[in-house]
Amino acid sequence: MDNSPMTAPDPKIITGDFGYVLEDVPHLSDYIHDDLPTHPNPLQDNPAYSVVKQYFVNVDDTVAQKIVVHKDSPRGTHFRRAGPRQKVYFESDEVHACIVTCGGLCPGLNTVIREIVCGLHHMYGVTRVLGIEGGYRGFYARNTISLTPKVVNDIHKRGGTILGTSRGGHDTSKIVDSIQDRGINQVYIIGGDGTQKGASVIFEEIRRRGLKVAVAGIPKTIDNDIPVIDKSFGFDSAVEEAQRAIRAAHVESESVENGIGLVKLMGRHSGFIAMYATLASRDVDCCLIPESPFYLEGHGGLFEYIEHRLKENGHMVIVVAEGAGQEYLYENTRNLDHKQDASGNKQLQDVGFWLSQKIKDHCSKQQKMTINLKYIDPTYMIRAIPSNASDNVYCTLLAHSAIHGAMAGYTGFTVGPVNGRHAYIPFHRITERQNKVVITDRMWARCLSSTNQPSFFSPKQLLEKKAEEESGENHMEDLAIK
Ligand SMILES: Nc1ncnc2c1ncn2[C@@H]1O[C@H](COP(=O)(O)OP(=O)(O)O)[C@@H](O)[C@H]1O
Ligand SMILES: O=P(O)(O)OC[C@H]1O[C@](O)(COP(=O)(O)O)[C@@H](O)[C@@H]1O
Ligand SMILES: [Mg+2]
Repeated sequence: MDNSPMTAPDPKIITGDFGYVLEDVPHLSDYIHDDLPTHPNPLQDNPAYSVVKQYFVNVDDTVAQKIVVHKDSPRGTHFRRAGPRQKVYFESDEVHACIVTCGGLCPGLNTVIREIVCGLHHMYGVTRVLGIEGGYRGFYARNTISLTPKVVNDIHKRGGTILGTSRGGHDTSKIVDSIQDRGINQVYIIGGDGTQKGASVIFEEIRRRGLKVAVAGIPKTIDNDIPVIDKSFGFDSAVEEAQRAIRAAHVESESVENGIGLVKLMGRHSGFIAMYATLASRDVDCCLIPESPFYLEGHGGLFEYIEHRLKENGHMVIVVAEGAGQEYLYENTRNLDHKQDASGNKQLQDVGFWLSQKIKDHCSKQQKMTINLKYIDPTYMIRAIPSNASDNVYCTLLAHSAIHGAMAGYTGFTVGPVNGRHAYIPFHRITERQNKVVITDRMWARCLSSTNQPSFFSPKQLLEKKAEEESGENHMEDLAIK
C-alpha cells in the first residue's frame, strides 16, 4: 500500500464571464485516468420518472450562492446543481453502498437512511446497501447490517438512528481499508461539521489510493451551524418541539406571582434554535444566544431587565441557548476549562442551572421580590424526536440528491439546498467555518424587537461588531472569488 502523505488537491474553480465562479466538486474521472465507462441512467425507463418533462438536469446547471445582486455586481460563486444526470458511472449491480451516521442525534436521521436505501433501490435498482453501526469506528470495530427497503420501511417514524452513532474513533486508514476490503464503492456519510471533516479526509485517502469509490456527505446538525446550505434537516422539527417547552414555561410562570420560566435549548456555538423558537412562540421575554454576549449586573444588564419585566408583567419567560454565557461558567471552574468530548468538541457546562442560581441569588440578596423560577431543560427530549412532515420531505430530497451525485460519479461533496436549489458543495466550503446568527442582521433585530429585551451592547460596541462582521463577510467573498 502506498503510504505517501495525503495532500488535498487544489479546489476545482472554474471561472466565466462577468465574475462567474463555479466552486466545483471532484469527480471520479479527475483521478482515475483509465476510461471510466458510462451507462444510460436507468431512471429513463422508470415508469414513475420517465414521464417527467426534463427530469435530468443539464450537466452545466449551477446554483448561485448570492441571489441579491445589483445591476453591475459580479455573478459570484456558484455550485454544481444536484440531480439526476443522463449518464451514470455505475451499473446497478456493480454498486455496493454503505451508510454511516456520526455525531449527535438529530430528528430525521432515520428518514435520510430510509430514503438512501429506497432511493438506490427504486430509482437505480441497487440491492446491496450496508449499514455501518455506531459511527466511524463501526467501519473497523463493529458488524454491518444489510439494509433493504423492507428493513427500513418504518424507520422514519422513529427518533434517533437505527445504525447508532458515536463521537471520536475516526481512524482514516482503518476506515478506508474496511471500505476497500468490503468492496464498497459508494459511501454515504450523514453527520455534522466534525463528520464532514472526517468525510473529507476519507475522500482524500480514497483518491490517493485511486479507488473508484464515491463519497457523499449529507449534512446533519440540529444546531443549524453548517454554512452555505439554507438550513439543516431536523432544525424545523427541533424548533417546533421547543414550543412545547416554552409553552410549559409560560403556563408555569404566569400561574404564580413573579414567575420566571427558564428554558434551555441546544446550540453549542449557534443560537438558531433559541432565536427561531423565540420568534415563533411570542411568549418569550428574553433570548440569550452564544453570538450575543450578555451581562447580569448593572444598568442595561439582565437582572435590571428581569426586575423591570416582573414589575410590569408579573411573569416572564427566558430562553437560553446552551452555548450562551459559557465565559462566565468557565471563569468559576478553571479546572474544567479544557474538557472535551471524544470528537474534541469543548464540553459545555449547564448555563441554565447556573443562570437559575444567579437569578435566585440576586433576587434573594436584594430582598426586592420573591420570585418563583422553574427551569426546564428539554434538550435531549427535543433531539430524540422523529422528524416532522416538512423535514421528512427535506430528508428525502437530500438523500435523492446524494444518490444522483454518487451515481453520476461525483465525489467528495456535501449536498444541500442553496437558495432553495439542491447543490453539490465541496467539503472545504462546509467545514471551513460555522454558520452563526449574525447579530447585526435583521433576523436578530426581529428577535430583539419581539422580546423587547436589552441588546446588551452599547451603540459603540454595535458599530464595532458590524464593522467586524462586514470585514469577515468580505474576506469570505474574497476567498470564494480567488
Ligand atoms: N477534524 C476531523 N477529522 C476527522 N474526523 C473528525 C474530525 N472532527 C470530527 N471527526 C469525527 O467525526 C465524527 C463526528 O464528529 P462530532 O464533532 O462528534 O459530531 P458532528 O459531526 O455532529 O459535528 C466523530 O467520529 C469524529 O471523530
Ligand atoms: O451530549 P452530546 O451527545 O455530546 O451532545 C451535545 C451536543 O450535541 C449537539 O446537539 C450538537 O451535536 P453535533 O455537533 O453532533 O451536531 C449540541 O447542541 C450539544 O451541545
Ligand atoms: Mg458538530
